[in-house]
Amino acid sequence: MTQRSKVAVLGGGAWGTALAVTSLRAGHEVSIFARDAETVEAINQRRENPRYLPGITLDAGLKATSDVGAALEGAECILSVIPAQATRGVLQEVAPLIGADAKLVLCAKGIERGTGKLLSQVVADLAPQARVAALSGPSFATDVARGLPTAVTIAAQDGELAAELAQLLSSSTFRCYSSSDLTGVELGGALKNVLAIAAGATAGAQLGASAQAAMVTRGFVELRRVGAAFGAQAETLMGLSGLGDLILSCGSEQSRNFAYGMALGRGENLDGRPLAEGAATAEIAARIAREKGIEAPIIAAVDQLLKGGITIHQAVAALMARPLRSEHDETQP
Ligand SMILES: NC(=O)c1ccc[n+]([C@@H]2O[C@H](COP(=O)([O-])OP(=O)(O)OC[C@H]3O[C@@H](n4cnc5c(N)ncnc54)[C@H](O)[C@@H]3O)[C@@H](O)[C@H]2O)c1
Ligand SMILES: O=P(O)(O)OC[C@H](O)CO
Repeated sequence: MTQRSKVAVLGGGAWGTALAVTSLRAGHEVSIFARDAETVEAINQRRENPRYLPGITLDAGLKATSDVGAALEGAECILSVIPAQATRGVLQEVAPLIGADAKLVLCAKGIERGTGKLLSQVVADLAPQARVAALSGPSFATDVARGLPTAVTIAAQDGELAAELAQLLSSSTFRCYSSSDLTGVELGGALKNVLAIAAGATAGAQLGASAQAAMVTRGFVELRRVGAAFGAQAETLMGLSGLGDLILSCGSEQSRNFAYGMALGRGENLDGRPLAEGAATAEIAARIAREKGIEAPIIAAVDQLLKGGITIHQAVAALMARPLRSEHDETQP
């Protein structure tokens, strides 16, 4: 086991709570910052987070607070688990509290809608002193909180930092690989959410398992094209944080993005559904692809579908009518 450290978790939602539990199991002191008092009280008094992880009894020793300063005090490692679109707002507030040596691990999956920035770029704007990393890979919060095994990737430009964090956060049920391809890991996590919506929409419209597999496979081509344009390594996109998470999220209704897509494909009302990060990332991902001249028709179709500009049947008809080509004739970047 690694040396005991203090880990602070920003965000008392499903993933923040699951990562707090897994950090505790890795032998650390853990403090969760949750903004709502009921969540803090439920974690501290009843060892549960009924709003975000109903039915799961949390490990003893987990602490939560709505005082962000108290959560961060003395923390060597900070896990940022605030939804991607809210990350800037929270970091703006907490940046002065982040020490120069603090390791800041981004655990949300998305691209900032207004700026097109990856979350590590948002950190560079607001807390350039932080030693930034990203954690991503196939990992449903409920599975992780229940202690079911999985493996993820922790990436930092500084490969030694990534390896240190992988050591720090791994436990017998949570295996962390390290990588120095921060961009690749961030992009894989953000884009798989958009593709999970596409896969879910295909399933919701009952277009068949074959269509779903074709959608995911061609979607993965788009993910790799966008990744290549950003300088991501192909191996990263083929790994846990790319293909691994895509397989998970495009094949299970446990994925909120897939479930969101299913509702979209069935023509249901989408108001009030649980967080689906892909819905916020789709538009900016489609815009980035367009501006960089990257062919990404599935990502563009998800964007249009979400805006109500087309139906799933129109989207699929348009995809099927595209000019025929060699599967591997990649003239695209
Ligand atoms: N749930 C999962 O299985 C899972 C797994 C891996 C990654 N993720 C990623 O983790 C991120 C968070 O997802 P989640 O499942 O925890 O979402 P969630 O909806 O369960 O929880 C989000 C949490 O963020 C808090 N929050 C939102 N805006 C805030 C703000 N401005 N200030 C303070 N707190 C704020 C909410 O109060 C809530 O506690 C997402 O990017 C998601 O893609 C989720
Ligand atoms: O429920 P989703 O779709 O947000 O997916 C959760 C995780 O990202 C799966 O790895």
